[in-house]
Amino acid sequence: MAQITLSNLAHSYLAQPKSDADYALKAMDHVWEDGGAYALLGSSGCGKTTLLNIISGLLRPSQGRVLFGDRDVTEAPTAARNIAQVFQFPVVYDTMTVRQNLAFPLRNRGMDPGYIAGRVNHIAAMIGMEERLDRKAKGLTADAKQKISLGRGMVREDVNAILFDEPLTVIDPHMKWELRTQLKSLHREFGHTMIYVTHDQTEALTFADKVVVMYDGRVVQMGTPEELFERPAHTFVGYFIGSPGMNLLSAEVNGAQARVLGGTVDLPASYKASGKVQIGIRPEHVQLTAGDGLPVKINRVEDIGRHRLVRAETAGQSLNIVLPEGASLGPDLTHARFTPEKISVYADDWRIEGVR
Ligand SMILES: Nc1ncnc2c1ncn2[C@@H]1O[C@H](COP(=O)(O)OP(=O)(O)OP(=O)(O)O)[C@@H](O)[C@H]1O
Repeated sequence: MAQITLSNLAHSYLAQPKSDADYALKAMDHVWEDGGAYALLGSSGCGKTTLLNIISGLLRPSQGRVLFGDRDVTEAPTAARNIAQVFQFPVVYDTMTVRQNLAFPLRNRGMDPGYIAGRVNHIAAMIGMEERLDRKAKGLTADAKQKISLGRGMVREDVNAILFDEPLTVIDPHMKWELRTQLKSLHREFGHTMIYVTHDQTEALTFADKVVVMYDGRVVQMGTPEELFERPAHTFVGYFIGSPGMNLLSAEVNGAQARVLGGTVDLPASYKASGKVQIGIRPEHVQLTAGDGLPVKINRVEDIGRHRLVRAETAGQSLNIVLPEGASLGPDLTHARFTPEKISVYADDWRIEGVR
């Protein structure tokens, strides 16, 4: 197992990239710590698969180095990297049985047959395939085949890292939850470095200790789920994490006050900010009041599980508000107040710190 370091790494699919826009991955330095369980989260096309393929060696980066521990593997082929990779769609040998498929990576490395048998049984139990070990993979459903792919990805104990690229797309919802839990326990048991690509935030937040959020070819934040929720470093993280995401209002900031279209908002600190500024507040940290704060127009109310979500607007800018459990919604609630210490200020989309 190893720490994975990406140093000044960038990638363009074009032979002669000219501007930033030509890069699927913009220059980045990033460290994946040994034994970490990471989710790599971002919307379609932001560069997740490109990054994973560079780590596994399927793709040579157009710039920068990839290190496993102290070893520079940038030029090393996939086979020399000791990485297991599980893709979105099943990769299994149809003519082999489930057992042979699972055993394949171990047999390939000449492991002891007794060890292989035990290990295959252990993994088969994790993916719920014990009963079907002697069936040929041919004829199994896509869902079952993908479980075999997952099992094969997890069968080796000696890999540097396991990379998962949206591995549960074809798995039915109940089994998804179960497999995620299994992956988590496998991580606890063996401590492999795991990177799990997804664009589903629930999947990311339940699997990972650290979530890495990518946007437009860049890593914009790495943090615990709580850090991403409480202190999004970039407006994209605020918008992408949370359901619904953070409210963002265009503002002019002057010291410890922000002027927005509907009025003024008290900030948790003094800010020196200019240019395009936004204030961000989670729907969970907005309270409806009878006159305190910004005037709001309520458009509709939705049930979201235990809570209700108020879809409102203030001076034409949309504002979502989560009603606390049991709270009632009367006609006197005409304004919205933001909890000051929960407000983030963004200049050109990046969170800035104020001075207390
Ligand atoms: N083989 C390729 N040739 C040219 N452009 C590519 C190639 N693969 C990906 N791209 C482009 O690189 C960018 C990043 O793609 P990538 O597949 O890494 O994103 P992603 O975040 O994994 O997206 P998704 O969630 O849809 O899989 C996209 O603009 C994509 O169109």
